[in-house]
Amino acid sequence: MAPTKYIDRTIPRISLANFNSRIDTITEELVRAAETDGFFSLKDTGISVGEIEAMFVQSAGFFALPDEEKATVPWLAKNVGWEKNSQIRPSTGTADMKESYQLQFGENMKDSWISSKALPDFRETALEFMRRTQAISEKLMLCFARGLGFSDDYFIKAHDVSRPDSQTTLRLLHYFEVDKKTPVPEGYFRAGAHADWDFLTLLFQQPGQSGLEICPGREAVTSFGIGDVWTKVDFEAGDIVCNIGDLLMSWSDDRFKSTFHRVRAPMDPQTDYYGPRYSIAFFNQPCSSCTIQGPLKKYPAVTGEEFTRSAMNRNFAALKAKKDAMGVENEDDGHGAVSQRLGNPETRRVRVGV
Ligand SMILES: O=C(O)CCC(=O)C(=O)O
Ligand SMILES: [Fe+2]
Repeated sequence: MAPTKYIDRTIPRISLANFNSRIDTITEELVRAAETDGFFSLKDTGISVGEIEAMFVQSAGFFALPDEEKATVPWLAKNVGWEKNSQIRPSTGTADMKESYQLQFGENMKDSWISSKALPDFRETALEFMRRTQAISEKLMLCFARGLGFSDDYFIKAHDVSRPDSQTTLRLLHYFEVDKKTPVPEGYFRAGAHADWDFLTLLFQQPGQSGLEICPGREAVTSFGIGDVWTKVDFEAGDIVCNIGDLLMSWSDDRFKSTFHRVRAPMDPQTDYYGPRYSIAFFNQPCSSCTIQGPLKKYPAVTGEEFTRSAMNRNFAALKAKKDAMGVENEDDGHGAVSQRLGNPETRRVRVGV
């Protein structure tokens, strides 16, 4: 495969300081970023570096538990729980080299919190961090509603996390350390190229643990940006890197851009980071019953549930097409998950969620 081509793109860095008095400027900056690159980073968010580090400590604590303990909260199709080496992206057909633990606010989390015996402060720290991140998301939702001509609380109501059917998800991610002496086989990624299908994603990273790359959709000419020109995303401690998801793209009649991104596996011992990477992604997901339609009505109105279902079906169909092309057997278990056999006797459940 030809080596990746890179280009420097400036990703707008937007300050949320003095939000109420600067709301017009912030709205203008966010709308411009959403229309152009679909990616931006936030500073002066109100969440301190200390709070972010405290959440990363809990995350590392969870992933350090023995697999048998993590397996007490397995990944479920409602997108909660722990998975390891099981998310296969249609862009690659191979499992991401990672494990992740998805957390939600509502009743989907029943039975999916790790026990307080294993990690005493985990649940409380995570829920507080989720509330703090939701509050920032709501500021962004207000600005995007104004930018599109909706009422201020329009998107906030559609993503109400106090409702029992809330689907907003915090995903803790752990990409495994890679041995410099054992090159990663071609076609394997820490996270294969994809666009998120949520409304907005807010990503927390730790300085020194780089790897995120973007390929703005507007310029991507090939499926999943394969063969296109990528940009490595830099960030500063405390920054939140955000991207527009497919839902907001559709809800804005395609005015705002959902963007391909990936975490490439380290390849070059001179330049790449081979250590473990921990990141935390917060996915704003709509409540199942809300109605989604842009101001210009470019697409027919659908409910949150229908939007998510068709996104999962599209992903599943693309994954199946990739598997067929690779000559790998697929089985649909009828629950939005796929079982696969990759030429070894082990049959694994494959996640198709965001
Ligand atoms: O870990 C990262 O930097 C990216 C994660 C991501 O894109 C995702 O989980 O959707
Ligand atoms: Fe993503």
